[in-house]
Amino acid sequence: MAARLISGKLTGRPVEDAVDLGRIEKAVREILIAVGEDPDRDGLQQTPARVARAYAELFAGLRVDPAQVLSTTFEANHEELVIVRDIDVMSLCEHHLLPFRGSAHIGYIPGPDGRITGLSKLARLVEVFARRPQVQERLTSQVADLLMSKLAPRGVVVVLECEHMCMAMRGIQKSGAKTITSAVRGILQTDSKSRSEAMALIIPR
Ligand SMILES: Nc1nc2c(ncn2[C@@H]2O[C@H](COP(=O)(O)OP(=O)(O)OP(=O)(O)O)[C@@H](O)[C@H]2O)c(=O)[nH]1
Ligand SMILES: [Zn+2]
Repeated sequence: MAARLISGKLTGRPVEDAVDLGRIEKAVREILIAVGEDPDRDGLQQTPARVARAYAELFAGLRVDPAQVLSTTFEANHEELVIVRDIDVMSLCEHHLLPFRGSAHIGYIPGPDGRITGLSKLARLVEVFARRPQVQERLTSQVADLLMSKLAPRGVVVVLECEHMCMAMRGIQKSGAKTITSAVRGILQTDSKSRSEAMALIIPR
């Protein structure tokens, strides 16, 4: 199947996509038949193709190198905490391919060189890892680990608060339950005073 052009909010520009749309279409048609639907009825005729395009977007992070997101850094001589709170997160759990959604909060203390990255890059990093089949724990630590390796800061903290549709729409059917995960690295892991200060700013309750 020829590669198709999918415009992504990930990079802000159209990206040539390698997703096998035709294969997804066939699979979705099979699912519709398996659940007892008629994939040829008027309202469903375009559904397999729509779902294929939607999956290409939802999993676009599989084809983006997250390290590239942090290729821009700035000299700032800032050696204190930088925190971006309430970054919208939407991902798909890898167990059920159902959405989980919530907020990411990211904080870091720049390294001795005082270099910082663009604030939007923190949100872009979340986006790259979220647009993959995920578990919330891995998404949280992947963001923290990449920041540590690419930005070489003194410390990093990443907190995610999400509601999982696989717990709300099916299974146990408990809507409103929030899962909170954190990944703490560097000085924010070893120094409890710095960590408490960061956490108080991240989750002010
Ligand atoms: N740790 C973790 N678990 C997740 C995440 N997303 C979904 N799950 C869980 O993955 C588990 C899969 O459990 P299984 O017993 O294999 O599947 P299941 O029979 O569909 O489980 P139920 O949801 O309990 O009905 C469930 O407990 C989900 O709540 C996540 O991001 N992190
Ligand atoms: Zn799930």
